[in-house]
Amino acid sequence: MEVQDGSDLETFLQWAAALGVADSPITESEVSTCPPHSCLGHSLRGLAAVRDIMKGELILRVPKEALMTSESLRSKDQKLSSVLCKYPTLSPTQVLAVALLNEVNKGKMTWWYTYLKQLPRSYDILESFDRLEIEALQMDEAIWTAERAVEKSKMDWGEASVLMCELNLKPQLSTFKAWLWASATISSRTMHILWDSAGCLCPVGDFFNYAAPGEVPCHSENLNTWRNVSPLCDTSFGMVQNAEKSIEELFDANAHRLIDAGYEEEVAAYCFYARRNYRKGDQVLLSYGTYTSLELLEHYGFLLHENPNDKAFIPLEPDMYSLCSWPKESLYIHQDGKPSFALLATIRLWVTPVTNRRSVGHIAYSGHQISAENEVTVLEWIVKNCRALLGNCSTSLGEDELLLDTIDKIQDYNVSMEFGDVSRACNSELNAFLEMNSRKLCGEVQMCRNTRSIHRWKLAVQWRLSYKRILRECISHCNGRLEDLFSQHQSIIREPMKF
Ligand SMILES: C[S@@+](CC[C@H](N)C(=O)[O-])C[C@H]1O[C@@H](n2cnc3c(N)ncnc32)[C@H](O)[C@@H]1O
Repeated sequence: MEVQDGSDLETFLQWAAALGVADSPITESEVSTCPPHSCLGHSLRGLAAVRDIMKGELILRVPKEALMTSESLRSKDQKLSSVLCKYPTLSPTQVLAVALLNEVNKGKMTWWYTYLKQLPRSYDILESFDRLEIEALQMDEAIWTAERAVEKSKMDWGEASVLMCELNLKPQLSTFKAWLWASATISSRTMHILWDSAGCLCPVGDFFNYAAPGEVPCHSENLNTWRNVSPLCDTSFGMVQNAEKSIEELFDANAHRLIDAGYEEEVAAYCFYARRNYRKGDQVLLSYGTYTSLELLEHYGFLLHENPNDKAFIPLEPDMYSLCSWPKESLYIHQDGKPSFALLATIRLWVTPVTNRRSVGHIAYSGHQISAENEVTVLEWIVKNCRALLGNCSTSLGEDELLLDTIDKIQDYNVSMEFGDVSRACNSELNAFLEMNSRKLCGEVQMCRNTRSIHRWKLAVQWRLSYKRILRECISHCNGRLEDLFSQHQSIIREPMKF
């Protein structure tokens, strides 16, 4: 969490407590008669458990009045509301971005000031990457994703500009930089609500960091907590069933649902539940959904040390996509280097002579090897393509590892040092970055910009390194399988790769 100083955070937590945000299942009437000094302390302090917490326990409740939505902002601002009515084609996210900037424009006069003040000043999601940072991703797939994100953001901003002008926003709040801030705030901090696809900003609820679903056995429902995802639970069903129950009974019922978080109509609050047991002192984490590392970077601007849901996509022949009915997104290599079921099946069918495909289609679709010879061709094709992808990069895995060490040193000691041990390929990248961030200028603002850019560059290098590691794992997995096939089927002659 990025907060300016401790007193800002304290003020913010008091503000949230007065609104009924609470980490204990107390009722609204209790809150209004005796507002606590902070909304945390019963179950959480910061993001840590202050006591042992059981899976399914309610850990935070944020009442509807404390949620920032386009609707809540419009309803309290006549001018915003009437200007927005003139632009019905803007997307829900554009509307929320404009409403957010309009609120910031009010400075201390906005009711949300305490909340807005503690939001991060800048973000590292892909749409805020500059050219060099994007190029550092190296893989076409990632570069394309980042370029598309930047373009989309520029287009959204362009479309909303007239409206921001009508709202008389301060010049600095009408810039693309300000738009990026609003857009990234929405991308990385909003939570899913049924009545607005842009989601809501949820004070204190947005303090929880992410843990990937996958390690902990969980119900599929709890994968869908954050923005742009389907609802966590069928609230209408819950309403009928729970019409006569007290708040405490409802919270108890939720203990069995293994749900991270969701808006609950019955109690008119966003409720957060522990998805596993926590010991006192543990950081309490939420699952925002299932994301590859590129998606984490795109929507949230961070990477996990290990992401069990990561995937690598290798370029396929155009006719492979039309060969099977599997969607393109299912043709990938798992984080552990194993090709996905659909990828293997597709290549098995593709390497089969066209005249035989119909007769062996059912074997491929069932996920089985068609023949030892076919399997050898498939595995060799995958190895060749992974190698080609690695070979096309301007730096190797080892060079990226070394570069990351160097970036760490730059971050630790600033920029005035020698980089004798990085390779020539890395050196040109290094020089381009240092030049771009004009290392001679070290005013406070410039330093801040440098730090941010170097952090993004590091994220890009970390991302490409983890991608290359998946490809390396895949090569070694396929080579292992090839060895097995050659030893089991002596009749298959080991030939140089056909591709
Ligand atoms: C909803 S906020 C979570 C709380 C956050 N620490 C904050 O700024 O208050 C989401 C942001 O937190 C950061 N974040 C969340 N989970 C993380 C993790 N596991 N590792 C590193 N950063 C994480 C990312 O910057 C992400 O965009």
